[in-house]
Amino acid sequence: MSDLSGDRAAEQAHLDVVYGRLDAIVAAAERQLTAIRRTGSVGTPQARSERDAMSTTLEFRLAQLRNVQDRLCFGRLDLRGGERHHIGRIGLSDDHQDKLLVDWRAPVAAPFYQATPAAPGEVIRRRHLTTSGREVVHLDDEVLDLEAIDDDERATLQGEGALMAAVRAPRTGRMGDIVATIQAEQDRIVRDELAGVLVVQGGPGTGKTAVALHRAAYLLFTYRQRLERSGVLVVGPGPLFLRYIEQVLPSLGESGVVMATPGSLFPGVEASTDDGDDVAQVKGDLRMVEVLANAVRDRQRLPDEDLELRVGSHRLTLTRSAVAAARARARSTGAAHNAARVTFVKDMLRHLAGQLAQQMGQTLSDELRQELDADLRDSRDVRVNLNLLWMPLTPQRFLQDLFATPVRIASAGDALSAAERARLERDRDQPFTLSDVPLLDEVAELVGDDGEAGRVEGRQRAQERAAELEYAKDVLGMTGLVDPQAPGIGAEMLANQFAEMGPALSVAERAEADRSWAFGHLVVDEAQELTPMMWRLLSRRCPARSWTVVGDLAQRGTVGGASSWAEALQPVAAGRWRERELSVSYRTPGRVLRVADAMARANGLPVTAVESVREGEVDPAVRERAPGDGQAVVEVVASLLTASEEGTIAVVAPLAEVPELARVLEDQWPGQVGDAKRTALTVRVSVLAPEQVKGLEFDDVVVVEPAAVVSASRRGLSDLYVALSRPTRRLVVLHSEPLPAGMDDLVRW
Ligand SMILES: Nc1ncnc2c1ncn2[C@@H]1O[C@H](COP(=O)(O)OP(=O)(O)OP(=O)(O)O)[C@@H](O)[C@H]1O
Repeated sequence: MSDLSGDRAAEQAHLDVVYGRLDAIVAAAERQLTAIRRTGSVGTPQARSERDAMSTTLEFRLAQLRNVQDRLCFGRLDLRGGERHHIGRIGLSDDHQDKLLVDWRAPVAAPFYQATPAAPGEVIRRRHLTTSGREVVHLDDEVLDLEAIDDDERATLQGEGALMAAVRAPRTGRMGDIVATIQAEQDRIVRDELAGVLVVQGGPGTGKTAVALHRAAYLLFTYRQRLERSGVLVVGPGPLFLRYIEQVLPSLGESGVVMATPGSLFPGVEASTDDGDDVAQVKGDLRMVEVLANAVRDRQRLPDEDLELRVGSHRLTLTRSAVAAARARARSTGAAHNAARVTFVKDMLRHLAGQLAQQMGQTLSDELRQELDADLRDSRDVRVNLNLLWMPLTPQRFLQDLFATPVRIASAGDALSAAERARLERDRDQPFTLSDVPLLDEVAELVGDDGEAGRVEGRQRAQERAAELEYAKDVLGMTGLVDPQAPGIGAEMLANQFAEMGPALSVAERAEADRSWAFGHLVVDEAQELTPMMWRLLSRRCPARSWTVVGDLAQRGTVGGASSWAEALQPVAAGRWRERELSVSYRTPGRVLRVADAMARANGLPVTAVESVREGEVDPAVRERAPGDGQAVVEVVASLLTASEEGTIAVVAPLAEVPELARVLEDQWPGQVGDAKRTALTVRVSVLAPEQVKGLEFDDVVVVEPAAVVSASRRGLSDLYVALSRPTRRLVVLHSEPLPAGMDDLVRW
């Protein structure tokens, strides 16, 4: 084995300098924080508020610097002409402004990911540094231009690829960053331009999620000013998935991103279950746009005949034709239902005031009109009837009423068949489902959940905010301690404090609560699942259409999801999207992936072809059991736990069997077993249904009763495909029913 000790010593010396610099920055921040805290609450209100702002910023910055400490420096790039750059999570310079560490997102660092022996550019050598704590434990060199390196140096090449070490490492239950080993095809996606819709299609384990998150970090770094103000929204399939990925961006120094699931995208509603396939399909269909628009128009009623109203001792007539005229005028404003109602009511009141004045024998002056308006508004008859004609609506109430009233569905639902209309019916008090979320959003657009006044105020606030932010950045710059362009939302936090907005709200917090917030960039994971109605909702969250959309059409589970990206995106981003593919699986070993592929192909499920980066060490195995035999699962899990001390195990079983299996396993290994609601991911063994493992991965996966998974729903086949492609190490199948086609090649357990 060649000796790298000299090189390692040199790298260690550099690493010591880098950590020394980081420590100095941290110490300076801590000193400043202590000094500020010591000053306490003396001084003018303005001085106090500036001190509060400063201390919040410093606390935030300290947390951020601690987040990036682990594997702070992971690479070195040697260029022709002798230039060298150390690459790390953040950029650091010494007192003379000489670069000690280049941020991985900076343009200078790009060749670290992109240079290949065929196209080395200026790169002679790429070096991966493996560190443990603050110690260099391993160097791994790739020489891209052998000619440029002398014989002595050539002899020092050694080591297992950093990539292989990373993909083979036991999983912790939480996704880690891949910043040290991003591959060229991935990096091109990470650094792709901000504008437009970038679709990333790729089979299981090709790094779509990882790439999407690193791209978010890259965009925040490169377009910090723009995106810090508007925010980035990341949408992932479910709460468990969000927990799985939540540490990735902070470890890259970015924590101001809003994470949401499709069920939480309408503020105030948290939908966790979905309707059955048939219902979900209708609700996800674009024909619902017309149905809902009709249903809202139906709530702008025309009476069958003239209405008699009592106002004090007077009797007034609301003629059908006057209502029709007022309704037409209100509709012609183009405003949403609630805002247009103002026009309608004004018109009606004018009409009634005219009659009232006439009965009183008076001419209708402006002054008199105001008086009569007040009388009319006080009249119960007037209020009730105007409400019946044009009721103010909230999206929630409206949708509950609509689905609970078959005649309303019938009146609005011409676009649907009678059978489809019937599928929409349900009791008023049922909780909202995932499929209801985009419908609520559509209705909110139609009825207008925030008045025009609110919007104007919002715009003003946004402008004030921009000014505050500029000021905050100046302040940050003046402290000399932190680089205003550096990772994080320091200036944001500071601006919040200056604005004296009460509790400091970050962009993320404000955006989360505001349905009409326009994000600067949107990342959508597992995007193949989204229905056309959900795409419409997302278009509103980021109207600029600066999106990163990742998914695998072959893993589509929902019946309303897209069968092609063109089908999904044409209605919402026609002509504005581009597609890239990822073709190498970094998760699933070749021998496991072939089982998943063979099963899919044998059952007519289209699969995305991928090469696995490694073959894996253990053959997928199968074992028979008696129906419902939990003990067989216990035995398999026991031997997996014995086989390796580290790593995570998932037992993936049909939903109905999950609670019992979780109980049996928990009895056996108290405190070490979790499910989707409880501690899954943080314990060694998780018991989950196939639809819950989308996007996740585990070292070992035990798939229980694959045939039952397939027959459980229309999405069963793709659920099974997803489950089979989750392991990073070992796959075991347990069954009593005959195995689905294509799975007969497994070795006996
Ligand atoms: N360049 C890389 N270096 C090291 N590990 C990588 C790399 N790319 C991906 N991985 C790892 O491969 C695994 C799969 O990545 P990820 O979950 O992003 O894939 P995916 O395409 O979203 O998968 P799926 O569609 O099956 O959910 C993760 O553990 C990720 O960290």
